[in-house]
Amino acid sequence: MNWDDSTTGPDDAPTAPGGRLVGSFADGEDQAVEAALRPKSLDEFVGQERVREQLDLVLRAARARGATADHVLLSGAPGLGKTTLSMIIAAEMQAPIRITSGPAIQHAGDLAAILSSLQEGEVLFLDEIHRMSRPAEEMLYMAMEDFRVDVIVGKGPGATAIPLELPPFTLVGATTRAGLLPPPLRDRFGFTAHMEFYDPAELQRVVHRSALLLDVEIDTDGAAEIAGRSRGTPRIANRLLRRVRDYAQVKVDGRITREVACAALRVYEVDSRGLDRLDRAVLEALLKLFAGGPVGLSTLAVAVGEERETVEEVAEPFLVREGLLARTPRGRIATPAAWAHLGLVPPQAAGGPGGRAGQGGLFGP
Ligand SMILES: Nc1ncnc2c1ncn2[C@@H]1O[C@H](COP(=O)(O)OP(=O)(O)OP(=O)(O)O)[C@@H](O)[C@H]1O
Ligand SMILES: [Mg+2]
Repeated sequence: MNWDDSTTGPDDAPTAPGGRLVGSFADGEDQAVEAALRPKSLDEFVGQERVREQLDLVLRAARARGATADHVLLSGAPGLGKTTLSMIIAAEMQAPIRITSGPAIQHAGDLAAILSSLQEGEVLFLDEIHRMSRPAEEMLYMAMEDFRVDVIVGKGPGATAIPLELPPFTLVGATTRAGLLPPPLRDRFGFTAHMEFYDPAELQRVVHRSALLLDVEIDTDGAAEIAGRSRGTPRIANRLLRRVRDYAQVKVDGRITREVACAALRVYEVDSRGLDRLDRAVLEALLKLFAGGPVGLSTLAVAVGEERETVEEVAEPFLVREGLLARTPRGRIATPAAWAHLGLVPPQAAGGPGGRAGQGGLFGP
């Protein structure tokens, strides 16, 4: 492939930062299909063995006691299954679920209204719990611990607190930033599940499962290829599957094999490790223009024609996680794996900056 083309594509290319094919946040299309693809029970939920086993015990024990399950905190990166798991918790407890989110609760009164309308045993799912306002958070402490809230009536010196008993309920909180939760809130959860990125074998099962639900024919190698490019994230696996399905329907007979998956993902510029155009542009600049670094973030951002924040928050986290780039006090540096991935030879080895090594099969066969 022509390397220069890969860094100067049109801004509306499918991998532009706004609607990145390998972005982990849900876009509009994801939201529409995710409901259909969500596992409905713990048995159907792929991977996360430890979390599943622990949660199974918590829920079984509560059921055996005829009690409401303890509050559960789910933490983990976007797209790993927190919302899915909250719905499974409700289903396993045969309880209704109420869904809201931290940013939706502006005032303590909003939370009081929700809490006071809960039924006994109901699951209250509070997404992005780290983004709740302080007063609401304090009300939640009491509600979680004592199943009680103080509703403030009136203003100024005449204001009075009227205690309100709540039925027992299960709070399921979800956060992508567990570190941002105040310890008093974290401590009030009876069980905390930390969700890890999925390994390729697990993602392959996710792909097969989704293909079945979407009525797409796919073989083992095709599923493995998509899984390997999904950055450890089921949401991305499902999204890549849909794009590969489009390709398979238009270009071949609809059946997804490894060859079809590779050809499709080449079109979408998602390479064999799941890097997209932006990720590779950052790596390429680092290797070719700065001989692998160290180079400052601002300089690197100018070199790829992106904002500092885009490079730092959109591209770098995955590159760091993959061991391709390191952030050091002196600047960004590329690891040997980065040179290998782009099929380039480090200057010392090549006797000059960024020599080209043999064939780098970046997008697979
Ligand atoms: N363990 C799993 N097995 C099968 N599919 C999964 C699994 N985890 C997640 N998914 C699928 O991935 C998609 C995203 O999952 P979900 O919405 O639960 O993620 P999330 O952690 O809530 O993300 P966010 O932080 O953005 O809210 C869903 O379509 C779901 O079906
Ligand atoms: Mg969610």
